[in-house]
Amino acid sequence: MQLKELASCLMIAKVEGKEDTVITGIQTDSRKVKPGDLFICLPGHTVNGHDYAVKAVEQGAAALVVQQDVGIDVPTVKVKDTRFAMAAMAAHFYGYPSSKLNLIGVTGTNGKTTTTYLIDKILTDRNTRTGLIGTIRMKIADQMYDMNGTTPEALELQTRFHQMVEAGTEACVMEVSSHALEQGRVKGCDFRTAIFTNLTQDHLDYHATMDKYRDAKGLFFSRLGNSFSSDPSDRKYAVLNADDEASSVFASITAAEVITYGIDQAADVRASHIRITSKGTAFTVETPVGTESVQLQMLGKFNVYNALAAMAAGLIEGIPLEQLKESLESVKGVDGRVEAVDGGQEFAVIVDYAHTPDGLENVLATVREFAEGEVICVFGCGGDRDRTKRPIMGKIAAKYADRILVTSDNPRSENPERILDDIEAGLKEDQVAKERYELIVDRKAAIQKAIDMASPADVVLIAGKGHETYQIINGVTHDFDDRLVAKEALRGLVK
Ligand SMILES: CC(=O)N[C@H]1[C@@H](OP(=O)(O)OP(=O)(O)OC[C@H]2O[C@@H](n3ccc(=O)[nH]c3=O)[C@H](O)[C@@H]2O)O[C@H](CO)[C@@H](O)[C@@H]1O[C@H](C)C(=O)N[C@@H](C)C(=O)N[C@H](CCC(=O)O)C(=O)O
Ligand SMILES: Nc1ncnc2c1ncn2[C@@H]1O[C@H](COP(=O)(O)OP(=O)(O)OP(=O)(O)O)[C@@H](O)[C@H]1O
Ligand SMILES: N[C@H](CCC[C@H](N)C(=O)O)C(=O)O
Ligand SMILES: [Mg+2]
Repeated sequence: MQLKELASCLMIAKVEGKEDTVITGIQTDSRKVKPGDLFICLPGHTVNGHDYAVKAVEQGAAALVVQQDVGIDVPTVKVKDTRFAMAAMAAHFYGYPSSKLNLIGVTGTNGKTTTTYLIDKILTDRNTRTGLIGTIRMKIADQMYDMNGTTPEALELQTRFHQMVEAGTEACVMEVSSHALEQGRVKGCDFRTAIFTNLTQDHLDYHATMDKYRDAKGLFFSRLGNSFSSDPSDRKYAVLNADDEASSVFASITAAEVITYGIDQAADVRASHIRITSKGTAFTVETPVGTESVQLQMLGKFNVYNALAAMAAGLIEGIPLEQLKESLESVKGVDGRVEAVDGGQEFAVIVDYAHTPDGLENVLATVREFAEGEVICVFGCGGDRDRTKRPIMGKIAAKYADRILVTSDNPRSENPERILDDIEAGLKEDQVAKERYELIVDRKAAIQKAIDMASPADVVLIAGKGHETYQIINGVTHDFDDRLVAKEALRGLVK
């Protein structure tokens, strides 16, 4: 595509130099530039991409997109906002691939990964060819790719949508993080359905206040298109959790049709008669098209919410209620979410990805409900992330667990001991008896200790890292998988 054509997707874009320069690819990272690429200079949080323009040109960049002068003699498009230009140009370059997909997005503090998996299952069971983008992995035409985060940057998203369209994908289900919304990573994504799970404390290091965090999530609904089209496939839907107070704000700022789900408040898709056992979760659901009883294999009231959100998305697609029930009942669980580790021991070991106060509270409350013995909780908090959630998570652990082993999650660049101290501050504030908890920096040692202290009928909950197969300490990534470490610890026990 010629530079002039690429720049034409923006009203305010000044092309300097040869307009007919042929662009064969787009890049925002100088280290990845190939000859013929357009290099877009992004002002980052850490460094300024404009400082890498020379490097990009040395690597063969055919042209630049800038929002400040860089003084290099190559064809250049000057724009107001290179982040916006990146999203617009990437969508234009790849022929607006997201509008050729049925794009379903899920935002919210907790439950995004789980809900996207449930929707993907519902759609694939109906023989829809799906793509999936989220924390655990990305799926394009049955090929799996590792992820580095939850929601990719706009350029990568458009590239992936293009690959999906080429591979004959019909629908894409993706997680939409608040960071992605705030940074405009999903600008240029034509969502048909936008789903909200819940809003509770997390990421205050980035968003500063809960109001700003909610406003970032709100961008998903305010930017969603409207329901007013003679073509049903053009209509947009906002699926909101009636039990979360942020939903009324999102309902007021969207032009899409609102469909609600919930348990406590009146909702279009509403669950009642919830029964939780160690085998699963049963409930009755009332919907605009009928009532059904559902027996999930997944544990916890929070998974009823995820199932309801997925059902609402399925109803929008016109899928019959019995088929939704069948798909949801067949899901064994999602990797690292309330995942049981079985080494033949006489107590339960559960690995879960709860890394927020609300997530930890939900999973502990669930475990408490079916534990016949004591609940032993191993958990920590990530470094370079919201520090204020640490003491709160300490208090929650003490509220539900009998014994607590406070340990490291991913300390990243932070001092691991300091993170443990932050968690302990919450325990001290609540005057939790010293005999009930211990601080063990080494996560492997903490897991071993929890397993060694468990008696028959107890439950050991290892929270925070779920599916993760690594641990980042002092900026270095090491192999680490809670499930494998627990298995190893159990092997020593059950010889
Ligand atoms: C705070 C944040 O979101 N930062 C993201 C941001 O990084 P940044 O602004 O610091 O980028 P930068 O390093 O300053 O670089 C600026 C520009 O210079 C370029 N550059 C840089 C170096 C070089 O040699 N050459 C070069 O061209 C870079 O490619 C980039 O275009 O842009 C990067 C590229 O897109 C992201 O990888 C990075 O995510 C970081 C790694 C991150 O940790 N993000 C987390 C917080 C995040 O986004 N998490 C959410 C999930 C949250 C949830 O659980 O809900 C997610 O969606 O993943
Ligand atoms: N609907 C829910 N409400 C509250 N907690 C939930 C819900 N669903 C899952 N959880 C808890 O949160 C953890 C993470 O779930 P999941 O991975 O589905 O969320 P996520 O929103 O994708 O997280 P992330 O922001 O890291 O991508 C689970 O392990 C569970 O403990
Ligand atoms: N998407 C979340 C994941 C947190 C997972 C937890 N194990 C941690 O490292 O804090 C984040 O980046 O904040
Ligand atoms: Mg996720």
